Amino acid sequence: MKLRGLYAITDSQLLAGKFLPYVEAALEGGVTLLQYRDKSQDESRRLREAEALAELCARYNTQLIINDDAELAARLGVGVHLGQTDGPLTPARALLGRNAIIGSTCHAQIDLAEQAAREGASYVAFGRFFNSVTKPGAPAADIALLEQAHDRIHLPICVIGGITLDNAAPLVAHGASLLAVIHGLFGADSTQEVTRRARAFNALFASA
Ligand SMILES: Cc1ncc(COP(=O)(O)OP(=O)(O)O)c(N)n1
Ligand SMILES: Cc1nc(C(=O)O)sc1CCOP(=O)(O)O
Ligand SMILES: [Mg+2]
Repeated sequence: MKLRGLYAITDSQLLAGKFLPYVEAALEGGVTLLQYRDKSQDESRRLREAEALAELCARYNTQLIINDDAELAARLGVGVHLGQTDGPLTPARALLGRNAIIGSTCHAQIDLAEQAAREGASYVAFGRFFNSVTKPGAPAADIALLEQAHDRIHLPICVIGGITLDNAAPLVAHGASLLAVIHGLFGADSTQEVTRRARAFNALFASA
């Protein structure tokens, strides 16, 4: 499967009261990867929501990724995204199998991406590229990093952090394969606008 296009990430606060309609609206516009990101400790809600997303993704032929939680990903037979403090990649790969999509947060550090590649990551994520409403304190990355990454990392490159339709094009032009977006997609005031934004993010790849 080609990992290229829009990587939509859910946010439990932003999507409160409109979780499934907004996610479905994004899928309608085209989503390559959908990440379930819920930072709460409410295990039963997390399982319920992740199961609902797995069903929705199956209908739209979209790959589901669970943030932080390799055990939940294994339970659903889907992929996982792991940050630097979310546990090692090698056991996650052993747990999920060779075909699972496993992503790794690499901040602005190429050496972390090289290590992730050696340990079996499917893609590496760099960020944050712009000011992020969702995660303002994430370490900053800049576009020059993408050129180095392109030369040294032979995996799809995901970019994240404050990405919107107004600032995404240069990231794609500099080699980003996946645009990971929360607020720039789901911070819309209607489902129609979410679908329009998803389509517009995808169009950036068609013209690159
Ligand atoms: C695609 C993608 N990239 C980066 C992150 C951030 O992961 P992490 O550093 O573990 O932070 P949290 O998202 O867990 O707060 C991500 N989730 N997805
Ligand atoms: C979850 C996350 N990780 C980041 C990183 O840089 O690793 S930035 C970020 C937030 C992404 O949300 P938004 O698109 O609303 O800025
Ligand atoms: Mg994490």
